Amino acid sequence: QLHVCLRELRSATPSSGNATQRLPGAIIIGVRKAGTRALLEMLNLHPDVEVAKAEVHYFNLDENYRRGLDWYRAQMPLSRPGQLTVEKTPGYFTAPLAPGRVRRMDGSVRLLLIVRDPAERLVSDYTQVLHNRQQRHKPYQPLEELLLRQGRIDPGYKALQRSLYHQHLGRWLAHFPREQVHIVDGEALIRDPFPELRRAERFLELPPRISPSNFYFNATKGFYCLLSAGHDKCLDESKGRPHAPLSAAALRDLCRFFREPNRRFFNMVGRSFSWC
Ligand SMILES: Nc1ncnc2c1ncn2[C@@H]1O[C@H](COP(=O)(O)OS(=O)(=O)O)[C@@H](OP(=O)(O)O)[C@H]1O
Repeated sequence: QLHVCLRELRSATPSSGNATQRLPGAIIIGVRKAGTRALLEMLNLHPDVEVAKAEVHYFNLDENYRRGLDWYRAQMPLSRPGQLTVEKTPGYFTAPLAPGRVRRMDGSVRLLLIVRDPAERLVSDYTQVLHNRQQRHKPYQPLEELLLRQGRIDPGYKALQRSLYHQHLGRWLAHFPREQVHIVDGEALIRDPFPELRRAERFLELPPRISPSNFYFNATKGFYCLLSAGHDKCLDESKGRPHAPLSAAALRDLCRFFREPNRRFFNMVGRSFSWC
């Protein structure tokens, strides 16, 4: 008996007390630049939630996926029985193999998808790439050069592809029922986070523990920041950067381009958003 117990102890994942690392019960699958970090940090205010601090990139990167589920579990935070583990990797949303891989791990896992005006998201995406290239002293092209080809929107532009929400969500819905995917309105999360968090708690079947007093508007930052147990936390300066400029004409073309993809996305989710 003792021998068996010791063996079990040794083979267990790292634990402290009855806390152990568990596979996620919920995953924020995207969308990149729509507020995935804010959503994760805000869910982490809940006492029954533990989050993986870093993006894990398990289901979207073959070199990680090959490492297997034990590796994935080892990236998770310690949690107590009854707590929900959550991870966020926005790269999952657009990765063709991710939905099938997630389902093979756990067909009942809950999926959270935060969305934002796809044109705004595209500009934010470009701004992030631009920033990274500038940091590494690499050359970069102005947004309009990437976005327009012979004066027309180039549908092949990567950041534009990532904004075609209906295409990506379609792949997830081939593997998961619609009720298992909760849509968070990224603009609403910025304007007034609490109601979105209350809806997310309900979807995750968590008792309501996050309250309006967990949020305060930081005028310097221009965003809501978090308050918990006397600690205050704002997201870092990579969130809420000034966006790269885009001419009014290009923005108008972009909005026109997204009209049909957006309509399809609204049909898919049974709800509409006031995007451009
Ligand atoms: N409370 C709060 N504080 C700061 N920023 C907030 C907040 N809520 C949402 N956001 C918006 O989050 C956007 C970044 O999205 P992500 O975290 O998904 O980006 S990433 O894909 O992980 O790089 C980021 O986009 P940009 O403004 O374009 O930088 C923010 O607008």
